[in-house]
Amino acid sequence: MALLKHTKDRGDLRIRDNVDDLGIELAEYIAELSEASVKERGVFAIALSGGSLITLMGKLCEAPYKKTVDWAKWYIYWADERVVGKNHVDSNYKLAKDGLLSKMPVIPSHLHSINDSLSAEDAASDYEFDLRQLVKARTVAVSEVSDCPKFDLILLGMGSDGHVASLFPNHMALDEKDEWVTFITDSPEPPPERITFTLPVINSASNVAVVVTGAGKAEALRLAVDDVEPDSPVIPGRMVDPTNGKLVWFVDTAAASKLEGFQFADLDQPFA
Ligand SMILES: O=C(O)[C@H](O)[C@@H](O)[C@H](O)[C@H](O)COP(=O)(O)O
Repeated sequence: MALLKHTKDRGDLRIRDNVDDLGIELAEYIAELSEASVKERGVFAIALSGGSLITLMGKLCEAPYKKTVDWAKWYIYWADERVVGKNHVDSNYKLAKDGLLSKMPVIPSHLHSINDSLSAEDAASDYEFDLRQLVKARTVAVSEVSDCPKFDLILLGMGSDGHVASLFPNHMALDEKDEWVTFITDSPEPPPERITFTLPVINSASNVAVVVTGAGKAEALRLAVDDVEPDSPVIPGRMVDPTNGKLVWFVDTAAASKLEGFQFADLDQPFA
């Protein structure tokens, strides 16, 4: 069963009562954006994250998408990456490659992963340099209001602490305004060294989708989306706020359970 909630200013919520249906919804959404972007710009520039998002995207490797999506036009970045070898079990590149990208006819040279032989700091600068080349060539579009890249789609997960990409609560990386890609060496979740897109890049995208599932994330989702008490903590998920883009939350009913009005909602109707 499906439920759609339009919030005042926190985007749309697409709510499903099980992750299988949520995966179907997510695959359809990504395929539609890919088609629109290829029609408009000739390419589709997408950024992935790690975590459960990758499993949820699995439907894209199946019919009809495997044959209907124009995979050769995809240019793939990572919104965040752990600074480990590409074959390391913690690598977001490996997670996406094994679970997804190896099953899709994407072009290997269109996969923009980090240089895993560098330090976190150098890997971040190197990744930003790589991204600047694609923005220069307009393979990745550019924001009308800043010089930031304007991805066609950035896909994020959100932790139960409210982190998105590798932007953790109260971390100074959240304040980064100049760099497109920054690094951290003290991630509260292992591994400690990571690189991450900064908020200006995330918020310059044409579309941002955040996938949130499970009861353990219900409070974080409430803090990210609902009209909350003024003294509530401002978690990173709340700071995702595309300036000229569209924000969509893909959530299951467990994660939605603390949203205002949700307990009275009819799963087949939009709710206020
Ligand atoms: O590299 C990372 O750690 C991820 O990009 C991270 O931001 C992830 O998306 C969230 O932690 C949610 O992960 P789950 O969906 O697995 O909880």
